Amino acid sequence: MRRYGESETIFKNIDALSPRVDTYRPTELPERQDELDEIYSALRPVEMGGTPINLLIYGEPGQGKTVAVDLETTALENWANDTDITLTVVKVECKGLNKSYNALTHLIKQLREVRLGPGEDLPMGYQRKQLLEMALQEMERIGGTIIIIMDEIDALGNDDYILYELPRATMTDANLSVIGITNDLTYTDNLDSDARSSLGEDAVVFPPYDSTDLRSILSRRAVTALRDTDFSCNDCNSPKCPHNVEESFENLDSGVLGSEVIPLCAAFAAKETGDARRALKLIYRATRFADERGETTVTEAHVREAQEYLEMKAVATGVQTLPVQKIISLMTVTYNAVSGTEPGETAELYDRYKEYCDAVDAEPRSKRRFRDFLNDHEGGGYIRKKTGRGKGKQNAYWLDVDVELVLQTLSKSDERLGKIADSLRENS
Ligand SMILES: Nc1ncnc2c1ncn2[C@@H]1O[C@H](COP(=O)(O)OP(=O)(O)OP(=O)(O)O)[C@@H](O)[C@H]1O
Repeated sequence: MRRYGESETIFKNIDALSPRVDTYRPTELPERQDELDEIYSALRPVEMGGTPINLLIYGEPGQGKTVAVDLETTALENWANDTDITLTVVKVECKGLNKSYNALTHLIKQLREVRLGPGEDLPMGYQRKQLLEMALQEMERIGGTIIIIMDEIDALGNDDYILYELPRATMTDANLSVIGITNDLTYTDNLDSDARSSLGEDAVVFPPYDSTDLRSILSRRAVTALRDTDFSCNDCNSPKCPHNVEESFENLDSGVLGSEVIPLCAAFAAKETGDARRALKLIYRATRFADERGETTVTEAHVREAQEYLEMKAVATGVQTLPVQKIISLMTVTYNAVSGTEPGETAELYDRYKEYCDAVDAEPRSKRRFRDFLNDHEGGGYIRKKTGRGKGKQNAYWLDVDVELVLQTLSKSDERLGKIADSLRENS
């Protein structure tokens, strides 16, 4: 029988392999030195008593954008704490906020909490312009230099009011700079041109990690996380090695990780967009599988098992608990995956949605509501979206999980929906 505290473990600091930014924050990002230097250059005016430069940061998911901004702003805050500079950094997570209005209410709440401590409510019942004025007043009260980090700004869609107004706001007692982060590379193309030029005063692009980058990232994290794992010099075996050992996969020496584990995790993650989060999820799950079974080495088999497990878990747990309307909307995107016609545009998907609703006697919801369903699926990680911006351009969606897994799970849903899933399966 298992008991807490009695098992042997291969971990010395399990959190160092966690993909969550709030569980573990790396202290260095050598693969992002150029991008860190660019962020530093935009923040540097603070050192001289000036206003930091507004910054737009973009790159695919899992490229270290959030952690890079966090590292640089924290370094600046530490320096400001040791000097006479008043510096405040506030972060607004735009995901789920959808509109400038909501982003402003969250910003005001946070600014008030800087002055008054935690527990402030979101302001309610004001117009957008009033909210902007309230936010600026709060900043004047705080004073000094204020940096507002707005993560995932693409979640605001076409409503760029806050991105237009904030970067150009002038105040008497405060210097303001906005850092916008997005993983939609086309986002700025359709921003109002004034918003684009004031927010993107400087722009930093995070190109996708390649598999060598991912191998180094995983190697460094493994050295911190696992026992009997370190970088060692290939040129000499001296414990007092005079060489400056590069922290690369080639120099990794681990009694815990099979030699194929890191390359395989990196290869799975590099296949799409070189997503470091995905690579970390894989190695974290694979090492936990080995450790929980009392095994002392992690192998390729654990990684393959982790890959299947993560996909299955994401799909099965999520899809099984979806309400009928959302299952039907997911089926429309699944159809395109089965028929090899991805991505599907909103209008085409909506027509199919109405057909499916008809087939299962469900009342079709409005196109707008249908779009909300698709956006929720994107939030849940089942599908991906390319936002169509500009006149007449539609959003396009495609499945982001294994189609066979979706079909298997959908087959087990309600009988009539299951029949549709089965017929899709026959055609896959
Ligand atoms: N160079 C790196 N070294 C070590 N860990 C890294 C590196 N780059 C990213 N990570 C890790 O990968 C995960 C994802 O990073 P982060 O959240 O910063 O990516 P992002 O580009 O902001 O992604 P998204 O756009 O999806 O929010 C985090 O756990 C982070 O610590």
